Amino acid sequence: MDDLINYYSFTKAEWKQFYNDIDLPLTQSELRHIKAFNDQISIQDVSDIFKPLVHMIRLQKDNFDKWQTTKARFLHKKVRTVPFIIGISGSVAVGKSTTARVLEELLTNYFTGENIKLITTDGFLYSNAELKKRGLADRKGFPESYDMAKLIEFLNAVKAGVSIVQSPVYSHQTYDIIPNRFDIIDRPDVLIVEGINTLQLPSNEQIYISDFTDFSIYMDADAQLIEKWYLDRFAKLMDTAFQDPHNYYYQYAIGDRQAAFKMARKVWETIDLPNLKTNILPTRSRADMIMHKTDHHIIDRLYLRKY
Ligand SMILES: Nc1ncnc2c1ncn2[C@@H]1O[C@H](COP(=O)(O)OP(=O)(O)OP(=O)(O)O)[C@@H](O)[C@H]1O
Ligand SMILES: CC(C)(CO)[C@@H](O)C(=O)NCCC(=O)O
Repeated sequence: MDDLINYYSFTKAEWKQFYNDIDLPLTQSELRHIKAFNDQISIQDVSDIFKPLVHMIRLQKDNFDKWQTTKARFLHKKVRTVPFIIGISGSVAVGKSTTARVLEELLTNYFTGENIKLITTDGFLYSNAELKKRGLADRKGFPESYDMAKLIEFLNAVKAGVSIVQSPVYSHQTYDIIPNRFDIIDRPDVLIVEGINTLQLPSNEQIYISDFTDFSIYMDADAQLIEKWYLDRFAKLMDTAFQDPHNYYYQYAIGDRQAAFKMARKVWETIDLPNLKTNILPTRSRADMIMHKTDHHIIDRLYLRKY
């Protein structure tokens, strides 16, 4: 990693120095919200990593807004707010959605009066029926399992300032797209887009997802550690969400525990790990920032693109 010539590399101790002059306290309500969706998360990490990050994104967004205004005036176009889009990428189970929610929470609090929205690209997966038809039932998460054209159309509409844009919804409960259910995105100031494919290049498109993102983060960790997190999460879900008779994994939750874990390990080894190696990890060097995590999800190193 250190051989990437176009990145600055920082330890956490170095990174947190960049914003230690002005205090940005975490409010009690922020702490409560963060702990409510993940009680394992290190609040020290949130403070050390995310305070400088939020400040840096503020500076970048201010520049972005100024340039959008200057460009509109130059082109004799109406000045309008153009949404700033943040992409978060990385392996299945590396912690993208947790990071995205922390960022959403902090931006909502510190970008006063601005509308911050979060979506996941899971909603742009083809339905299970369609995946089956295409022979992709065991390739969920691979580039070809997403309707990339639809995702790009969505991002283009959001950027263009369309007032009501629909983002389809995926359910981990049913393990499928929920028919006719959408999140409504209505001209946000910041849109966070979280998903394994946010840095990927669709093979049959002229345009890339990254053409629409203004800042991108890749969550990085050793594959063996991610497998552990995948299985830890599976264990937790076996005792909670999977206990619901409507859950896709209900039969496993009430059946033999060893058989369930054997199945989960197989899914990791035959789907998510190959996808990480072939399609996700190769996109790491396109990110503006790489966050490297170690044991217990602690972020130990950050890489920031120089140019
Ligand atoms: N900072 C953190 N501290 C403690 N646990 C974490 C942290 N980040 C993620 N986790 C845990 O790791 C597991 C994976 O995290 P998460 O669900 O956010 O990953 P993801 O990359 O969004 O996964 P997927 O692609 O499957 O949606 C979860 O059990 C989550 O609770
Ligand atoms: C929906 C995705 C692709 C990404 O979040 C992932 O969670 C997934 O379902 N992967 C397929 C294999 C598995 O069940 O882990």
